[in-house]
Parts: sequence; structure tokens; C-alpha cells
Amino acid sequence: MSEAESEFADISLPGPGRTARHAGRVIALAVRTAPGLMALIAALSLFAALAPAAIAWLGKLVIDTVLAAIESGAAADRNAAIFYVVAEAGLVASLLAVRRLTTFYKRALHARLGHAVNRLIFAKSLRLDLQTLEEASVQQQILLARQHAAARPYGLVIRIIEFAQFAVTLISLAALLATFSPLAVLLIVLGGLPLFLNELGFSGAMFRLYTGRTPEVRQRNYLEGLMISDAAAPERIHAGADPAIEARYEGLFSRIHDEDRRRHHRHAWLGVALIAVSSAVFIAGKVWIVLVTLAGAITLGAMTMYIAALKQGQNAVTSLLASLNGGYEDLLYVSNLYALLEIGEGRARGTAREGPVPGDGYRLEGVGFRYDGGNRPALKDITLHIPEGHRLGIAGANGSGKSTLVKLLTGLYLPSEGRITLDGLDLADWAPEALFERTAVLFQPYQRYRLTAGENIAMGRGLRVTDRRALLDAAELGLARSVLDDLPEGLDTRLSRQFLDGRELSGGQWQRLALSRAMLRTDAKTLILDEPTSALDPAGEAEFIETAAKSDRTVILISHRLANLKGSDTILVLDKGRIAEQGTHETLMARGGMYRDMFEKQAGFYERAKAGAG
Ligand SMILES: Nc1ncnc2c1ncn2[C@@H]1O[C@H](COP(=O)(O)OP(=O)(O)OP(=O)(O)O)[C@@H](O)[C@H]1O
Repeated sequence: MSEAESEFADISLPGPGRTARHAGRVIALAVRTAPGLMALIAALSLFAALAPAAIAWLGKLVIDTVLAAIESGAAADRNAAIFYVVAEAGLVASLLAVRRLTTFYKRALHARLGHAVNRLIFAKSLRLDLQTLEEASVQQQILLARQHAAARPYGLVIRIIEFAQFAVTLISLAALLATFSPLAVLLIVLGGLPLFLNELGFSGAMFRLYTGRTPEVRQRNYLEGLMISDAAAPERIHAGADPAIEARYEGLFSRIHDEDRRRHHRHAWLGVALIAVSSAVFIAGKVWIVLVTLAGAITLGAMTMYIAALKQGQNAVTSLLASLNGGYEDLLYVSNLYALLEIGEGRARGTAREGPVPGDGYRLEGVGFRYDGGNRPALKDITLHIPEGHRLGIAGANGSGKSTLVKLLTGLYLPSEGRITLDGLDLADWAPEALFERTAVLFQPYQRYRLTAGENIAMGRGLRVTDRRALLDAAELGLARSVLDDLPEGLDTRLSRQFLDGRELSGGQWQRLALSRAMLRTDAKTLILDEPTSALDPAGEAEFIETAAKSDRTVILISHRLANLKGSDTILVLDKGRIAEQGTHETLMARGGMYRDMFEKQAGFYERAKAGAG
């Protein structure tokens, strides 16, 4: 057993019941997606399936009638011979035309089915809740399904059609050969079998190899992106990272492909040996037919027909087994698609649009949250009340759980322990859209959408806002008016240099757009700002914090710059996922704990800088 075999031996292959169900689902999908194309391909394939036997039979008639015409010299025999010659040639020509047409329709089916499968994957991904979507195993499943989305389901449909086509061909040729001897039928089947078995084992091994290599493939894709990305270029060039990146890329390439190449090599040589075996079987069959003809038992025409049937039968067996094997391989990959489609979409959510205690705000009761695979809970034992109109400041070291708390308050995550209520109703019982409408959020990190500046703001309401006035008002609140004024087409300027007509913005300018995006939700009762001013200049920061402080909405502000939190009604200090302290600025300073320590360090830094400058 090779190293790679043992490495991925635990990757299970789907059983026969599952594979049959998946095959049925893919066929049903193809029929639903392109019924006309499927019908055309099936009809043309049936014609192509029956043609070889008919051609062999006409070939026999040609030879027999030509011989009869030579012997008798009669005009009727001559005409019959010419008729069969024309019929045979016509059928061969039709078969070629049908094959060409089938290729054309198959290409159309490939595009349509690929699109349909991609739609299934995207729709599934859009339905997953954030927690599920972020799981590494789910991301892996999506990558696997996407990698083979266009090719494999289409491949499977085609192989199933081809299988049926070759089966019909084989049965018709076998029926012809059986008139010679049933043993001849056995010969063509025996000739193809060893090749098939070689292919079957190979498919499973390659599937395991590719599935097991997904993390490496993802890393390879990432390195490819790193080498061509303009965003990564400044650091990459300055750090002189190219040799290391290239070496890693090459290393990964060899790791991914060496075993692959070795297996293909071994498989090809075994294939050559097995072809020799099956060729020997068929040569024996031909010699047998010729000997029977020489003994005078069958006519010359019959001999030609049987030899053609044997040859075509050989091809049909090989093709039949190849399509069976190819179909099996496609099915293995299709199983990844259905494994993705079968993933649970997260906890069931409610439908309520308001709670029984309006104005009660958020209550967290013993809330805990653990990320998939996390070695400690990101949040633990959080009990807290945020009444409507309250201003809550949150501080804490990196990784202390601040952003996680934001995701819980917005309803993007549901707690692993305890519960959160809004206006007296558990967040899980709210309709997610109603919950999302309640909050205007600046996330950390925020997105830089490669859309127009206006669309970057309109995204605050899922691109549903087209009123330019509303967008400009939001830009005003988010301090982005100066950014828009600088752009050649204002709101309509496409952003990102990835487009030839696109403009690039500075970090702070992007943040101003992200702030405007949050400020577009003027009717949201709660404003959640996760490090809203990290990239702003001091004037911008002061102006924004002042505006936020004046808001009569509930404001939840996360900031490492503690001076920004001074005006909060309550400041929450998180430490390793737990509440370390809470109170007003004054009470926390008087307490002399963690907050005061952090505050004084920061203030001391500024004071020393000021003294140094003076
Ligand atoms: N998507 C995720 N999957 C797994 N673990 C995560 C994820 N996001 C955060 N974590 C982990 O959860 C913990 C809390 O992270 P969180 O982002 O909430 O911290 P934070 O207080 O906002 O930090 P910062 O000040 O750096 O923004 C960290 O230990 C982090 O490693």
C-alpha cells in the first residue's frame, strides 16, 4: 500500500444506495433544467445505439448480394446489391451527422447544467446561517462542490445516457453474434472486464486523493492569489517574500501532483497490459469465425458481419465499461455536492416582529458562545441589561470577545449557552429580518465592495435604496461627503482598481463609506459600532464620536481608544470572554481595576508625547 493510500484511507466512499439516489437526483435535475435538450440527446443516442448492428447487418447483405449478383449476373441481384450499398453508406453518413449534432447539444447541456448546479450551491450557501457558514468543514465542502460543479454532474448525466446507448448497441450486437454462437457473446464480455476492474479501483483512489488534498488546494489557490493581488503587493515586495512564496507554491504543487502522476503512470501501464490480454481474447474470436467460414458453415457475408459485430461489440463493451466507470467517478464527486446540500442550515428561527415588553432593550442572561473548534469559549457567563436609549461602551484586549458580542446582539449568532432577549422576547424567536432591521452596524472588519460609491452605502439596506438624497444624507452622517466630492462621478464612481474605470480609496476613506453604510439605517433603534474610527484622522474621529454620542438611539460602541467611551452610560470591560468590570467612567476609575490601568496607560502615553513636544 502506498503512502497516499494509507494517508486518505479513512475518507469514505458513498455506498451503492446513496450513489443510486444521487444519480437519480442528477438526472431529475438535468430533466428539470433542460427537458428539450435531454429529449433530443436521448433520441439521437438511441439512433446511434442501434446503428452499429444495423450497419453490420447491411454489410452482410452487401457482400451476400454482390456475390449473388456475380454468380447469377441478374439485374435484380445487381440492383439489390446497389440498394444495400447505398443504404449502408447512408446509414454510416447519418451516424456521423448524429454524432456531430449530439456533441453540439451536449455542449449546450453542459453549460445549462453547470449553471443550475452553481445556482444550487450558491442558494445553499446563502441559506446557511453565519455560524454554519464559518465552520471550516462547511467551507471545505463548498470548495469541493464548487471545484467540480460544472463538470461532474454533467459528466454523470452524459455517462448514464452513454451507458444506455452502449448497452443497447451491445445487446443488438450480442443478438447478432448469438446467431453464430452464444460463446462468442461471452468472449466480448470477458475481453472488456479486466480493463473495467482496473478503472474502478483507480477512480476510488483518485477521489480519496483529491478529497484529502482539499486543504492543500485551498492553500495553493491562496498563494496564487497572493502572487497576483495588488492589495498584497506592497507588503510582499517590501518584505522580499517572493522566493518563499514561490518555493511554497512549488512545494504544494509537487505535493498535490506527484502522487497523482505516480498513480496515473501505474494505472496506464496496467491498462496497456490488460489491453493486450483483451486483444488476445478478441483475436482468438476472429480466428474462430474465420475457421468456421473456411469450413463452409457460414457465408462470406455472415463472416464479415460477425467479425464486424465482434469488433463493434469489443468497442461497445469497452465504452460501456468506460462510461460505467466514468459515471461512478462522477458520482463520487457528485456525492460532495449532495453532502453540501444536506448540511443543516442552522437553528430554526422564529417569526416574531416585536417583543412583549417594548423599550426593554437587550437582556443577556448567562450568555456563552463557543466557536466551532475553539479551545475556549469566546464568551462566558455574560449577564447584562442594555435598555433602549442606553449608551454602552465596550473595552477589552484583543481577542477578549467584543466582536463576538456584536454578532450575538445583532442575532447573527445565537448563544451556545444562556439566552438574549430583545424587548422581552428571545432573539431566537424573532424573525431574523426584523431583528436585523433593529440594528445599524459597522462591522469589524468591514467590507470594501467593488461596486460604486453609492452602492457601497446602499448595501446598508441590501442595495434596496436608490434614493440619492437618502444616500447623500447617510454620507453626511458617516463623514463621507468629502470622499464623494473628490470622486469624478460622485455616488456613481465605481470603486476598486480591479476595474479599468475604478478608483481606489484610502483606508480611512473606505471606513467613512462603511460608516455611511451603517448610518443609512436611520430607523434602526440600535447603533452598533465596532471600532468605527480606527482608520479616521483625529478630526474625523472626534466629529464622529460626538455625533454618535448625541444620538437618541441605543448606542453600543467598541473602541480601544478609551477616551471615546468616556461619555457612555455604562462601560463594559471584557477579559478572555468574561465581564471583568462594568460601570461608568467615573466608577471604574475610582475602582482602580483593569479599566483604570488601561486608561492611565493610554493617557500617560499622550501626556508624555505632549510633554516631549513642549
Ligand atoms: N470566526 C471565528 N472562528 C473561530 N474563532 C473565532 C472567530 N472569530 C473570533 N474567534 C476567536 O474568538 C475570540 C474572540 O474574538 P473576537 O473577535 O470577539 O475578539 P475582539 O475582542 O473583538 O478582538 P479585537 O480587539 O482583536 O477585535 C478570539 O480568541 C478569536 O480567536
